[in-house]
Amino acid sequence: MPPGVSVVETFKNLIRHGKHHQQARNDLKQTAAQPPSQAQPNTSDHQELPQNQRQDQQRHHQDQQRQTHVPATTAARDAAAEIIVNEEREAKLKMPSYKGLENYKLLEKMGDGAFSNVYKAIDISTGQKVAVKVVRKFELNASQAGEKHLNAEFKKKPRVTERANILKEVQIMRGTNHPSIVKLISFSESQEHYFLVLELMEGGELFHQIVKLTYFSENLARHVILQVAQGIRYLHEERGVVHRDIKPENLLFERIPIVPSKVPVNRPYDEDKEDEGEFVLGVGGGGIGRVKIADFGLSKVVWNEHTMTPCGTVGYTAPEIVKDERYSKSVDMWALGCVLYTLLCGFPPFYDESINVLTEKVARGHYTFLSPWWDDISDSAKNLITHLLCVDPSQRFTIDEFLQHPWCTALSTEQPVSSSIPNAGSQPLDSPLLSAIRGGWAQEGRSPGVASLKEAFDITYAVHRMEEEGARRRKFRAAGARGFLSGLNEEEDEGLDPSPLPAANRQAGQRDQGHLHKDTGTKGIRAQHGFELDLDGATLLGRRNKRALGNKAPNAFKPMGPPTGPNSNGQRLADS
Ligand SMILES: Nc1ncnc2c1ncn2[C@@H]1O[C@H](COP(=O)(O)OP(=O)(O)OP(=O)(O)O)[C@@H](O)[C@H]1O
Repeated sequence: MPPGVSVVETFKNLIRHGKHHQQARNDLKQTAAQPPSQAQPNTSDHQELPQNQRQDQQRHHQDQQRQTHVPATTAARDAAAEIIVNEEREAKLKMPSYKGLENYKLLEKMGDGAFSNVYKAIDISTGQKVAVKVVRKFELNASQAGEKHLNAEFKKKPRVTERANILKEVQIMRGTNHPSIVKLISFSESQEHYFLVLELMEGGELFHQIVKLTYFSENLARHVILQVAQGIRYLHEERGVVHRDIKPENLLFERIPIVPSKVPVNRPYDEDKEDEGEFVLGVGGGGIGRVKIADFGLSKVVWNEHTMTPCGTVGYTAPEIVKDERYSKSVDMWALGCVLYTLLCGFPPFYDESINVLTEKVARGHYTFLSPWWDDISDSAKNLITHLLCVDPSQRFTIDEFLQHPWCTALSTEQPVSSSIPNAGSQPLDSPLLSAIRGGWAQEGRSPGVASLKEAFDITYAVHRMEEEGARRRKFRAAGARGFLSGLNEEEDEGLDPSPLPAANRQAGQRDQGHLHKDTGTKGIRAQHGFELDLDGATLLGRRNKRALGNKAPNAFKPMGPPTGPNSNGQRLADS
């Protein structure tokens, strides 16, 4: 890390790029409504522009739109919003065609990343509905594209690390077979694309259902989290895989009908919660049936299922290696705690608009069961969460301990609705965070609130992974133990794994860097954005403390006291 570039700066950059990415996604959605001649000029084997150029074009188009359509009144704004929604709907129906994917009819776009699009599709030969993830193999080489002689014909370069990541994702998915894991039906490639044909999850992301329902009853939260936990248990104990990105965006569900509740679950301070309907044990509720884990882009194999040994350590089973396997798994357990917390109250355990404060809270494990939103949630659920969101990974529950906890083994029951809620008046209470998150629901994925929540997860997870995995990696290097991450994870062994970055940042191009330590080229992310994620020599926390003591500490940085244990809820979200 160049001198003078603080970790706090690093994370400011991270969130900035996260926001750019979100903006790019929004741009994509908005300008997808353009006529095909504008939005999808011909390239070689499909009808897409390279990502960089497409986004430029989209931003340009959006700027033009902003200049020409400035709605003066609320009615005009509503009308404009309706037009955009209609255009989006129409654009969803205009499907591209891909060479190599002739056996599938694309029906609708379901999601996208920086390098991929996911479509609902139908297998023409069998009639089976599937999801197809189309990943671009090449990206426009931006530095060359600017050169005049290349103006007409863009030079493309293969994304080598991305290829390794996709193949790893495919290999891991191929080896899994569990009702809580999205199935990979087939994998193929053309000259320009990889095609992952996946089991279709019609409900989409659990994330949107949380925002829609505000929060889940304990019965529904249990229904969801137990399925996720069973999937994690299978990955950890039967496949030797850690997922490393368990978050509501990567949990997909099958939709079931909502049967209106006889006694709707409602907490007085959340009067606008939508009725999640009757909960049926073994079936579900809130429109959510089966829940499955998706997106293995960050996953790692930590032990070899055939030899039953940790990966890359043939004949070498030092205690720290065995411990490391447990610690790797504990990252998923911490994430499980974040998801469970969010399901029960509708906001994440760690959040702050200031990246400095958020980073600090995550690293120190400072969260709280914020009143009044947590007042009606059972002590058993809170107890379980404290065993997941504890800073010391060796104290954190394993997946089996999680599944044996009384809250998990309890049969679903009617939740009592408390009538003595402190602060509960006729007006619903909204913390600034809740307002931000819930305020934009009407606009669905385009609301800044939704983006904030997604970012909060991404940043929180990135901080956590860096903190725990970075420290362990250094310890192994110091001990001379090589190859823990060999085999499928070989490309990550030499340098800091780029994957601790939030998904948004990875999508922004950082997957291509591969070895951040080694990358000294001018096209590297460091050169572009002025930071690197070299954490050698200190944990995030240690580094921040050093800076806080030195005169380079940013003004906004307020060092907190030392962590006092898993439940050191020294600061409430609302207090910061
Ligand atoms: N099997 C599926 N069924 C339904 N929707 C899906 C499926 N797989 C993915 N999606 C949708 O597409 C989105 C992107 O999928 P996925 O996360 O696998 O792609 P990605 O490019 O790896 O994304 P990211 O880079 O954000 O991790 C999901 O969040 C979801 O909305």
